Amino acid sequence: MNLFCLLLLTVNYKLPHERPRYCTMGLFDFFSKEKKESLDKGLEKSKESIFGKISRAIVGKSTVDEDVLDELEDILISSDVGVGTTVKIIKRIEERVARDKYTGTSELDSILRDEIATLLTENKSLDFKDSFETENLPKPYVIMVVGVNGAGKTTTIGKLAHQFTKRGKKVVLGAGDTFRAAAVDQLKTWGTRAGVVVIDHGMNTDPAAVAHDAVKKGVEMNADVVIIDTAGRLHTKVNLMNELSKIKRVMQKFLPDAPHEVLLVLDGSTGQNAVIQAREFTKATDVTALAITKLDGTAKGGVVIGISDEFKIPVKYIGVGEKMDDLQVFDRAQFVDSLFKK
Ligand SMILES: Nc1nc2c(ncn2[C@@H]2O[C@H](COP(=O)(O)OP(=O)(O)OP(=O)(O)O)[C@@H](O)[C@H]2O)c(=O)[nH]1
Repeated sequence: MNLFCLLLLTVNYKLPHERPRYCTMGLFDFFSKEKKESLDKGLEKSKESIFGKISRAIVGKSTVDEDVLDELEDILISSDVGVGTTVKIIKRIEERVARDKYTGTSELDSILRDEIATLLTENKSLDFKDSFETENLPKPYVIMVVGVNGAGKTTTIGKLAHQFTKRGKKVVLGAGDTFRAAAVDQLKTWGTRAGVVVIDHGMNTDPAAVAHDAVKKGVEMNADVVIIDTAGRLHTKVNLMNELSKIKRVMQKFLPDAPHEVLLVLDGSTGQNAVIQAREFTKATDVTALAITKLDGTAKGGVVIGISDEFKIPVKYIGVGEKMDDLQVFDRAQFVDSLFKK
């Protein structure tokens, strides 16, 4: 970032929240550098685990042969990439190696990175605009957040509220997880931190009524975004389906096209368990976007690759820490780069 941009950043307190009119490039370079550093740091454990296993697998081998590919297959599966996606990746590498029989093992890292990046970026149905920009979205844009208890739903909602308000957007939160003790209070704490309105009816009340009132408040306040928390009970698929459809039905009485987004929050540190939950929730409701949390502090970051490949639903956000700013808009190419670049 040049000195002129730095000066502007210092003198205009609004700049961190608003897109500056001048030297946009410099300022955004600065933000994306920070984002990349936090992503690199968040994925450290996953990366160490994958590269540690790859280095051990190629000891004493100079070319990528069938044995190396078999080992690589095991490594990717044990790194939570998932069987189906691993098979696709290995097939791609096999084809590449077949073209050049003497591919050196030292090139394996970069081949792996290229092939995974190509696999993920080829699927254009996973593309989406910067999810914190609301200009072209319905107003208020209603996000219903679903996921099992402890996946990081409430924290993700708090982080989202913070990211939106940082960009000058008006946000309303609905404390619809009326089942778990402390969930309402936790959401209120996040709401206060982010400086947004929180609609709550207390514990053991009807979540659909909370959703209705939050949407109503959002319309009255001319809010940009309304985010509704829900209880994460996966007791039976039918109950979950009924509960979520009721919440939708009731908010639609006030805003017929709500919710505009159903965001499923998955705990990335649970690896394949997150994949199972994604399958269950996508059967129970129309999930339109995914947020994968707790990728810091786990070696299971590979799960994001499998999920991005298996579900034709975009991973929109990833959680790489507990702080307000540790929720990132998911960038597939950048993610693969952070995970597989030595
Ligand atoms: N390290 C780390 N911790 C996270 C992240 N996201 C959430 N957490 C932590 O995960 C724990 C559970 O998060 P909650 O937001 O309470 O989970 P929840 O899904 O709302 O849980 P319920 O309210 O029970 O449904 C909290 O201690 C959070 O601080 C993340 O990206 N990284």
